[in-house]
Amino acid sequence: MVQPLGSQLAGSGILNDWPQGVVYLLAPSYSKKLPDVAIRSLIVARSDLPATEQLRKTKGPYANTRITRIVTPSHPANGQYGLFARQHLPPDSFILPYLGYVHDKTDTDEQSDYDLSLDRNLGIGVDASKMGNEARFINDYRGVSTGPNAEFRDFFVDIGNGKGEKRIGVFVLSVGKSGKRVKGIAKGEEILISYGKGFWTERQKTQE
Ligand SMILES: C[S@@+](CC[C@H](N)C(=O)[O-])C[C@H]1O[C@@H](n2cnc3c(N)ncnc32)[C@H](O)[C@@H]1O
Repeated sequence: MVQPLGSQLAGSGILNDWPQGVVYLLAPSYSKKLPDVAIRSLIVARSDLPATEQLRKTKGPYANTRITRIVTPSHPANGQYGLFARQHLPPDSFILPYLGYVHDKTDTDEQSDYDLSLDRNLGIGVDASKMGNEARFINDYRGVSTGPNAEFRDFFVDIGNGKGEKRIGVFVLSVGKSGKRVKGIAKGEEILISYGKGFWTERQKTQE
């Protein structure tokens, strides 16, 4: 039997600590329930995109990052995992895509802490709770640092045949007006984003 990619790579130095039972993805996994209108909004002809829109090629596993178990008692996610930079990541640079199960509102796991919105109008989300890539381990900056050093941005992947596929990407924050983020993310630093206040208020509600 062929082992899933996550198990093959776990312990290989590439994807150490990949959890058993979570499928490692190299491309998004589309729900069979996604209507055509949703697929058409995600997979588009190059000619229908603005000329300024860059089509990227991506290739996992992402050797620029490292999944690491957190063993710092003061870290609010101590005992869980986080994603760290394996090399210097310059401001504004693309780090990796956020991959997972692409679904709509009819097929949502309300309990998931790994579900990101890809298209609000069509209610499309990307849920990395059961399948995903390294990006599912990115923690929120709250309680860890004074602010995030990365953010989610939509981008398009070149899938051939003159087509682009809309995905969520993780990018290093830009330098900013004050220039304070000029260094980007240093080698060994934890990659941190803002989940938004909504994530934590929702979480509080479900815990009450
Ligand atoms: C998308 S996962 C991040 C990866 C997670 N640490 C893991 O090992 O799978 C989101 C979960 O990580 C934890 N988490 C992330 N950022 C946190 C923070 N700043 N404070 C407390 N918990 C955090 C929470 O349990 C949250 O539900």
